[in-house]
Amino acid sequence: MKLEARDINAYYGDFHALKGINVAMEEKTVTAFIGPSGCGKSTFLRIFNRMNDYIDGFKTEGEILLDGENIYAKNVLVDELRKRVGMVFQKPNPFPKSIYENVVYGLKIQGMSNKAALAEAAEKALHQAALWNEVKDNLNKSALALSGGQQQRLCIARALAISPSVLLMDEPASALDPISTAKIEELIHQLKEQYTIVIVTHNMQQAGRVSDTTAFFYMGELVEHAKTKTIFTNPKDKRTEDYITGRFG
Ligand SMILES: Nc1ncnc2c1ncn2[C@@H]1O[C@H](COP(=O)(O)OP(=O)(O)OP(=O)(O)O)[C@@H](O)[C@H]1O
Repeated sequence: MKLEARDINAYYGDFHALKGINVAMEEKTVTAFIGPSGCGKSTFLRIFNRMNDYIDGFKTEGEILLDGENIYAKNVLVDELRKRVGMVFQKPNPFPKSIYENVVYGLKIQGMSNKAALAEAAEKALHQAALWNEVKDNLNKSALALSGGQQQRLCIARALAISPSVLLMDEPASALDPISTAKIEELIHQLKEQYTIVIVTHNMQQAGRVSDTTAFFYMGELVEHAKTKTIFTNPKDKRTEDYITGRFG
């Protein structure tokens, strides 16, 4: 397995936000996290690159195995982990810099300074994020001048530039128009050939379109994780069925 959660419990202070979660994700698949607002999807997603470590009072118990190694082990360097597990957020958040500087940002922090190597890496990441053709003549333009959908693909390029093997996406299309959303979904299909992708989405049609497996969360529990088709056509748990048929949420 590429990613595995073993008996994960998580707390914001006294609040028990994730309850005994076990899940395994295969390499080069897309897993969607669905469930009503506040059920813990984003908290769980952020567990996979230790993004919650910054939150005061947050505590995690259990193990997350990435390629078989526990990312919460004492000797793990969080910066190294984040090179392997990239993240894209709900709202595009490019830096107020040029398109080019956004893409090479992480590589420069890592110490890469060779101009030709940086340019090559930027072009590759922009191709992978399906943005190259739209920006190749304007790489020095401000990233903030791009459309929302282009900004989100730029953020994907920025995440891919440092060559992660896992990409976490927290509602990556929810702030975008339908055409940009379709582009992101198409992109997820392509990226799956190389990356293991975990996506939080409120949009069940989107989960149906992009994911191989779907995990349904409810009040901090993982109720059910199965092939996406099974979750949507033949769920085992009444709570999953009620949610996907729109009875709540
Ligand atoms: N920084 C925080 N401090 C305290 N409680 C938090 C914090 N972040 C989230 N929570 C609580 O943890 C629970 C899970 O939140 P989380 O954001 O993971 O849910 P979600 O399923 O992603 O929701 P949504 O779909 O609305 O984004 C909620 O009850 C939320 O109020």
